[in-house]
Amino acid sequence: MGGYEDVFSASVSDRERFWLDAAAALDWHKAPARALDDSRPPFYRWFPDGELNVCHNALDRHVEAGRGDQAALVYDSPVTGTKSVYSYRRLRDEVAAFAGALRALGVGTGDRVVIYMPMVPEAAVAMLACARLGAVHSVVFGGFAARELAVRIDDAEPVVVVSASCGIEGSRVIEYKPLLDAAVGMASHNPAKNVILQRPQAQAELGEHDVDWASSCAAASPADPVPVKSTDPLYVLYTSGTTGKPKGVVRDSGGYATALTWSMANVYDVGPGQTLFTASDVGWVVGHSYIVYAPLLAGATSVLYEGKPVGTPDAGQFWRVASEYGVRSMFTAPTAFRALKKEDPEGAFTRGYDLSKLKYLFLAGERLDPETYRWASELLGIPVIDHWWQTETGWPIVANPAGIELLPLKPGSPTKPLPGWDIQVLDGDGKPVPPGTNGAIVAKLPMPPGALPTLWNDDERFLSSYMSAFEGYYLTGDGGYLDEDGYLYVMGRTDDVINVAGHRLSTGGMEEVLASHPDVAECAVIGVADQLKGQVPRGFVVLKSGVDAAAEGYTSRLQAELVQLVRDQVGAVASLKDVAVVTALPKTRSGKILRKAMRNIAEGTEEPVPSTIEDPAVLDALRPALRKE
Ligand SMILES: CCC(=O)SCCNC(=O)CCNC(=O)[C@H](O)C(C)(C)COP(=O)(O)OP(=O)(O)OC[C@H]1O[C@@H](n2cnc3c(N)ncnc32)[C@H](O)[C@@H]1OP(=O)(O)O
Repeated sequence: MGGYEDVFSASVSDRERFWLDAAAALDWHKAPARALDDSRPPFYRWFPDGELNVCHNALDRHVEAGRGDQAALVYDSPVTGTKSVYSYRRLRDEVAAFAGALRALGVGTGDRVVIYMPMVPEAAVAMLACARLGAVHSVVFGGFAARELAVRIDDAEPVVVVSASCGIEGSRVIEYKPLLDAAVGMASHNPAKNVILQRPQAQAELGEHDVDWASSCAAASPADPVPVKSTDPLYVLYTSGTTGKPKGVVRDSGGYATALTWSMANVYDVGPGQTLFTASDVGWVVGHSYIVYAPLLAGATSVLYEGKPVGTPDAGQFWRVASEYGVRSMFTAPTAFRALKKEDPEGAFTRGYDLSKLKYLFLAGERLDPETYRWASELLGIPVIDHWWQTETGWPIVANPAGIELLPLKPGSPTKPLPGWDIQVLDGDGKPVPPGTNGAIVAKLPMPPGALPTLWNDDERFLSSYMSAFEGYYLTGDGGYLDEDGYLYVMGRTDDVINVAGHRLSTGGMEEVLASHPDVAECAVIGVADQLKGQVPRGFVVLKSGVDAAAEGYTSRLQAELVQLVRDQVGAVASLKDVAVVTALPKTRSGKILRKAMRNIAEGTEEPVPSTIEDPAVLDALRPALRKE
């Protein structure tokens, strides 16, 4: 194999061959003869005649190859004081047992299972058990509130929901069962059963629709892997769009397994028997891909960490984990490193830990600011690799391909497009812009294996959200530029999606919640730069006429109610802490709220106000509130 340029050229000159070769790393029940079905653009399908089982490839294949005793998953939980190693054999057996339990509850191929779990190994077991049966899992991040879970239950229509009695957030025990019960109460769809993992920190009371995880596994006969079509869905993962209704990103089976396996060797440089530590959450795509599926498909060891970078109990936990398990590559979000930098600016907590096996730090999920990049590089003395991808793509789009060759690093850039990705920057008319010029970042179709084939039950929204802005291109929703050397710089979203501590959130969704308050006439939520979380939301509300805003204590009471409403309905991760009561919102003559102009003022980067503004005086009046003067 040559360097990056050679590998990239091979992926362009003979795409079929390139991806069929990559697919050959997997066990296929029926090997694919074709790579790409492009007969119905933009609905592309990978390995259309192939059949496989992803769980078999992640577990049984390695046991059969003689690596049953090797560590597959290491669970490390400083918040519960628990550590546990799952060998490939143990993990396969536990997955087979839980798959049997799901089957006994009526889950079959193609059925959906919603998984609402904290960071425990059983979350990965549940995902892999679904894959074993050919069922489609939909993991919902534990930090989302009941209403968000209900929306996802209604869209995915699961046969079963798998949950736990509680999660642990620092020193707080968060009971999940009341949230699940509330969500099921709100949803129109009724799952037949809930399987509940009882954790010692809080026991859940089980009702007539609830089944205990341990007893259902004990009673089940193990299930074997069921071959499915490569194009069959492995999972649906909801992600925030510009409205309150999340988008159900569909992930196929064979294309995803192929892309992940390729990325482990060529991007993350982790092979069989080596260890990847991804500090994220199974509720996000980073967790799906690089805590669960990719390391296991590669026969590597994955660390599943239940804790935070700081405070559980200290800023040394990442280094402890890296040294204890001989981690080769570590992957987390920049916000985690900003938290470390704030807590331990001198990196004193690294002392005493043997980090000699740690070769790379990978960061993604939000923009990596050059300051954090420099701090991490100097602290660790290893390549710090910023890379860029999305829930929709499933694996990196732009990265420094450490497993092929390390390209020169440029702070602020995630480096170059990976094989399979034709990344371009277009102006509003769909024309490529010159190097150094900002525009919409798009991927020329077809995208490589692993990228979303559509949205769950919503081909129309797939087309309107991603495929209609520029025909023949996938609209990433991110803006930025390419430099003269072909390095990409991602500057931020071009829509109303914000990124708070690596959590992708919809300002539209928060606006819907604020607008539901009886005193609110209209509102806007904008994302504003934040030193720790990257961005935080700020809300601005206009009251209905007749509301006595001058009444004593009214404003602070309303603000507290609105903050709590978003916390209750979206979740604590929304981190909306700041709501201002204002007299009017700036709008265009056609009535569109000028959120970008508001954000510019709040961030102190004054730019010309659009000439379409209806009344510039409204924006002027808002300035003190935006600048918090
Ligand atoms: C490339 C494709 C992608 O982008 S996939 C997405 C990748 N993103 C990530 O991996 C997320 C990275 N971020 C993190 O892991 C966390 O933000 C880190 C850095 C660990 C900091 O955590 P924390 O201190 O809790 O701050 P936060 O902003 O995440 O949380 C805000 C409030 O929400 C809460 N929360 C968080 N997670 C949960 C959960 N699972 N269950 C219940 N609550 C949760 C936090 O406790 C916090 O609450 P509070 O406001 O302090 O009361």
